[in-house]
Amino acid sequence: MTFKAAAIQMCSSVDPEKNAAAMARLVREAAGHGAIYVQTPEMTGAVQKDRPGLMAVLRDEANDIIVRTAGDLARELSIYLHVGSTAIALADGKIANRAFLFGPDGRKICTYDKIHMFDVDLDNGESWRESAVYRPGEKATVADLPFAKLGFGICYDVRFPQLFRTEAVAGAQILTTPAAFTRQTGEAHWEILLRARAIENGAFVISAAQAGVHEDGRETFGHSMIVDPWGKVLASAGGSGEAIVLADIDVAAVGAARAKIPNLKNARDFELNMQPELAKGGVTV
Ligand SMILES: O=C([O-])CC(=O)C(=O)O
Repeated sequence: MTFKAAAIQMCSSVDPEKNAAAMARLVREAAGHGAIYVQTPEMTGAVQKDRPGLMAVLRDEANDIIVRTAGDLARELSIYLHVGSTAIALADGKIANRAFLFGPDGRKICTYDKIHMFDVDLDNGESWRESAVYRPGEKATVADLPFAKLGFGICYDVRFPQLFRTEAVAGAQILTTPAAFTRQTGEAHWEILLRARAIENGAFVISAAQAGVHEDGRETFGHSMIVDPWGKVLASAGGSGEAIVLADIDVAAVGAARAKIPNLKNARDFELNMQPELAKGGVTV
């Protein structure tokens, strides 16, 4: 089965209404190119590092404009629309960094909450404490769609290979890591991480990214990308501003890659929980 996939690159503002309109324009364009699966970046709804600012525009799932617009678009265009993430107000006063997948009937198929919180101090002075803002997700998710099985991740999750291995073992043929990577870490690691997740799991990786200088002052790396199961970059965007990245996904390439390098089959799962033996020795020279 071959289908066309699109990753939408955005430079989201702090205003969810504006971002919903930009998303709709880009998703329509991607569907016009024949894409039946379209992915948007992490934080499609608002790139906003100021917590009070984010709280002011936050809605619960039922009232969120990105969620509503995405469901309507999926139905109107008869596509699978994956909102890479948007911030959702939870009943307990916390926030989820949540991805949504809608089917061609406009119905929500599943959600996924970002599991790994980006609590990092970079040497350019950027300091991130996502755990102070978001409630981390606790479950890996795989969607069983008519054309492929899709595994979920969001941004920083891409640095935790065991999440994607769990999803690949559960049958995922396409791994997804919509992102808002920092420019500094993106320059050093982005492409390598995406290609590594593809190669070690024999799976496609599709990553829609935020790109450019945002209204809140943040700078994101962009380079939305689609990688095949052999680690080849099929399509990639630049580092700034909106773009649509398209590729034909031949799902049979997953079986072909896994037949050549059967690392899912050859894995020894006990190693995940193994306590390494500590061998001390040597002399100081
Ligand atoms: O923003 C994030 O979640 C992740 C990020 O930039 C990185 O891992 O370098």
